[in-house]
Amino acid sequence: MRQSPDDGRTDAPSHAEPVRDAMPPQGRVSPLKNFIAGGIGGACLLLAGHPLDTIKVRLQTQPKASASCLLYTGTYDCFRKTVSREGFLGLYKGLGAPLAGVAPMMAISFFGFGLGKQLQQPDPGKPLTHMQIFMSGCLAGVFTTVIVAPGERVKCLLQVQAAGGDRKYSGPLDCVVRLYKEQGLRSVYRGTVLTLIRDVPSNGLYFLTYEYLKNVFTPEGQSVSQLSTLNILLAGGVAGLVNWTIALPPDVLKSNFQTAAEGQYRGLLDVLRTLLRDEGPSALYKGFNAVFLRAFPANAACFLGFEVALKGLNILAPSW
Ligand SMILES: CC(=O)O[C@H](CC(=O)[O-])C[N+](C)(C)C
Repeated sequence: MRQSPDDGRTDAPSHAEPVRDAMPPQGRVSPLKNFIAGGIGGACLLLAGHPLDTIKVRLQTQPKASASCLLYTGTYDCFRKTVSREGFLGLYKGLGAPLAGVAPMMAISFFGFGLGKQLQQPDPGKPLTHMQIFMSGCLAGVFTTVIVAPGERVKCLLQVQAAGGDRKYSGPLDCVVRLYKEQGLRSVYRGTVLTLIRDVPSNGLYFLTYEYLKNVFTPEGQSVSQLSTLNILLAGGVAGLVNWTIALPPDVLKSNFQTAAEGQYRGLLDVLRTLLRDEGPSALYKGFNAVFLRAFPANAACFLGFEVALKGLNILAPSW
């Protein structure tokens, strides 16, 4: 039987029948600890993943010309051209907005996930079902959209303008201020519905995969909190891959919608119709290589950062 990390209880408390479709209870983590450790995880995710995110957005939004005159022919070509024209730091363009956004985003995400679990588990000794874990992840996706939607709008605009050479915005702050001045808050939040479509179900699967694998990797008789670094990296990396498998099509729509000129699309369905008409269904998996090359290391780093930070917080402030 696996033991809960916080209090050494076993995973099948006397009052709860082991449920086949359930995770062992892991004890409660304070919301504040989830928030702080999540923020640290987010910083790790960003540092490991931003270069490939820049390539992804540039591939997803490059002008739709014929194949022979595409700016970038693929992931490696985009990487090579970006580094030769803009230096290695070109891959870190647009980092300002996510730096201010990803750490808080992951902080809110882990907080929302923890809250979702607590709301569905009045008794901490009772196991949560897979569906409940999934729903907790979905709740995290709803919470994070408040900052992810504007953050992605700014990040994508900056990443794309760097590729075009025509610099309209001098940085993230300038971008937000100009969007707001030109068309108000509605413009800053453009792409919110697509962000929800992308992030709610994918967050559910993200956290479910991570928790499920952590449990699978924990040897009988040991606590989930004793999981090796390698297993944490593996569970986090796979969670990232699963997340992007369903997040990528709405992400392509979102990136195009958020970087399009005002009035270019009549709505979300128009983005989908236009992409399918001009480029076929494979357009929905544009940037596939960059996304999947990034997903594993970035999310492995994120969950490792989270778990290490949580352990540190438990040592520094055991009573929180
Ligand atoms: C879609 C997305 O932003 O995924 C995040 C991780 C990543 O690869 O950037 C994490 N989360 C699923 C929590 C939003």
